[in-house]
Amino acid sequence: MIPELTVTEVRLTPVLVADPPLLNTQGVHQPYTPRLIVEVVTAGGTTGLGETYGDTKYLELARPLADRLVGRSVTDVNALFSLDLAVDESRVRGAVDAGGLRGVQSADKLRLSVLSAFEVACLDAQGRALGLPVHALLGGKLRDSVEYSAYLFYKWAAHPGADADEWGAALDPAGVVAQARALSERHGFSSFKLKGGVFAPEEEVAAVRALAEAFPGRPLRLDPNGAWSVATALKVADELADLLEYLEDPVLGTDAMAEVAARTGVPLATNMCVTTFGEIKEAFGRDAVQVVLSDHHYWGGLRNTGHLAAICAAFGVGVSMHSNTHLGISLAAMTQVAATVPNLHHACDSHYPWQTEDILTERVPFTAGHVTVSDRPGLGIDLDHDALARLHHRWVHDDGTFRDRDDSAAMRVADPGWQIPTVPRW
Ligand SMILES: O=C([O-])C(=O)C[C@H](O)[C@@H](O)C(=O)[O-]
Ligand SMILES: [Mg+2]
Repeated sequence: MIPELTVTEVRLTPVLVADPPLLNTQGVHQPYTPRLIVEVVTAGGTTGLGETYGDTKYLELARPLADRLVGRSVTDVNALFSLDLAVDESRVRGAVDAGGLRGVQSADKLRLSVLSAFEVACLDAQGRALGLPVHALLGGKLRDSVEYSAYLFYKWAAHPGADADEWGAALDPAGVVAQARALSERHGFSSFKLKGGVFAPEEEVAAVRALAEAFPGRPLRLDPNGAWSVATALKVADELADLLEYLEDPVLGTDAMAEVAARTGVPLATNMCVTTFGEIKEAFGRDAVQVVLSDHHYWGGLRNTGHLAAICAAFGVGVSMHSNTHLGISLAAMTQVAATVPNLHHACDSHYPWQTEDILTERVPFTAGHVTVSDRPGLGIDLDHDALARLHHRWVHDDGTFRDRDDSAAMRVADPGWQIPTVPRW
């Protein structure tokens, strides 16, 4: 073991990050969302960065993991994944939190979601110590930039009781098109994904048609997070067949996805039906999904993302990338791994344009809708310690309202009778 690469300290910093009132089928984003920042410090004085979900159940696992990492080498990543990390099953059993937008909830997925931040931090530390970018540690980049799509949301102009944000409301086709224009003017995006499952399907179909008219020929996606019945999904697929790059999780579960896939020519993408390695065999065997949205957080890191992409390639299934609210560490990590995936033929999702706050000294910029793949050591980013302290201070002083993401609770602030709708909703 190279002594300089030994982990001497792991710092865990939960933060609350400002989030706009973005609507989805479960409710609306809260004004602040929790994230966890992981810093892995080595004997040689290098610090690697990682980021993952910051809700209580992730923090509970991160603490024992951090303790067990001390004394190991940052190159010992495989061993990290074989650590016997006890997960409290009650944390995932019957869970209906915002994780419900990300498919099955299991103890293993929870464990992988925490491990991923440590894996990224260890790779960042290795890269910094060796003077190599993370993509080099993953076998080298295949492209110099990674394309992202504009992630469009129905949204309110403001959180209840707050002033309007810089984006304004988007509650109809004109609002969605205005939002798409604003995002594309700022960041140069040329493909668009609309988060659906919020309004009746006819309204969302009208919004996609309006986008097609405003941006002729551009790739468009619609994602109702499984809110539709098979019949509704087929109707929408039929109506939008000529306009959609793919339809994302129109229905819930492999059976329903397979049924829709068998009866439409529109490719089905998913970050709900296939979110673990265990779900691949059945879904691919039944041709239930044509594109998998990888996500290094819950698939268990950057190396697992590569394994997933290889399996997709073997089965002729496409690869794209899913995103939840995240900061620049995760965007840098997504970009590093995306650069190494040969069969990434779709623009990746990213919530990052919605995050006005970050904990980096410089934001990761989009240029013509792309993020340049950094060749600097590690992830190629630097932590702004003051910004981290500010967002952590907010977490410390929160009374618990925002420490666990709860889109339905946020919706109840405006609509006290709101409950997460049962699916299919339409
Ligand atoms: O299905 C998806 O693409 C997502 O789950 C992305 C996000 O979770 C999004 O729906 C959100 O945060 O409201
Ligand atoms: Mg989705």
